[in-house]
Amino acid sequence: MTTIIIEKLTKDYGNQKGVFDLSLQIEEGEVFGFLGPNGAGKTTTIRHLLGFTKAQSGGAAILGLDCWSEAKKIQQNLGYLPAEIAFPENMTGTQLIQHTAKMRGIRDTAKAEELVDMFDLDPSAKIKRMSKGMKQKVGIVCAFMHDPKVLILDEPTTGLDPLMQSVFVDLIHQEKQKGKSILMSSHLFEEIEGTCDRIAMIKQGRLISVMDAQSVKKFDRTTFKISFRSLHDFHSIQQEEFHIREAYEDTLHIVIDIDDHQLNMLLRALAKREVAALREIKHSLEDSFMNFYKGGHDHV
Ligand SMILES: Nc1ncnc2c1ncn2[C@@H]1O[C@H](COP(=O)(O)OP(=O)(O)OP(=O)(O)O)[C@@H](O)[C@H]1O
Repeated sequence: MTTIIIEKLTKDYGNQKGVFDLSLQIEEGEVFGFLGPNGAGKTTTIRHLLGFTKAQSGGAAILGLDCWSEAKKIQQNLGYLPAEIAFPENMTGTQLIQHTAKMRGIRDTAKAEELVDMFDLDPSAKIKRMSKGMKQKVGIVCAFMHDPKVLILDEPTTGLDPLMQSVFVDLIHQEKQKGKSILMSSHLFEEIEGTCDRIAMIKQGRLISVMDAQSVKKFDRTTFKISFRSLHDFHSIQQEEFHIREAYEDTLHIVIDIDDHQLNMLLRALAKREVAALREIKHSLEDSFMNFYKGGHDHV
């Protein structure tokens, strides 16, 4: 079942800013990554989904309800984690969690308690005394505590340390298993890499590509840093048919990009030479995405 539908959504702020003719569909049980540089239009799109902003043309629906005219009805099945959380600073975390539960009409706070434990959060402190990461954890508890069918998360791991980022990834996997639909905006590829089924890339308010996360990885090239023992080997490898990205004569090392089918060719070429060191350089998802995209594999 399709849970989120964005159809030709347009909001023009002038000067090429806003969102233009954007269409997307997100399914039940799907984690969908929404990537793009600063100012690309991610938050603008999210504000439409939440019913905070009215589209100039086109629109969006969640669980069959119109995001603008039926925003209130959507609320009970929607969890939202804003990019910048504006909490009432004088409350403690506990008071805010209780207040949110009351507003949402939740009596059973078991899920909230489970999340507090999971993120090792001490919510008893005043919010104004909390670090960015602690506030983020409170935000996560408030977004997930009513067990909504749809989750919209804007830059969800901001301020979380690496351990908590991995707890967050576990939480996303659990929620996905339960059939939740999750839209996650980010400009951090790492945040998206471990969690998403599909990834959309947005730039200057326009959707440039939607791809299966697996295929982004599959089209990855491998980059190696290889050091040689002799100047002769260092020069002769550069006569072979590889894409040498960088070569440093002082340290006798090269950085080389290898397509999967060239791997054996590389090994044969190296076997003829004295290799001092060989190391794989990991690609970011951004590199892979851009490589794939530049290659003309447009999946919109
Ligand atoms: N109410 C508004 N009036 C005028 N321009 C706006 C308004 N809201 C957003 N913009 C502009 O629209 C563009 C898209 O902004 P948006 O916040 O959606 O980007 P984003 O992809 O979320 O970026 P970031 O990663 O920095 O959060 C930006 O150039 C922003 O300045």
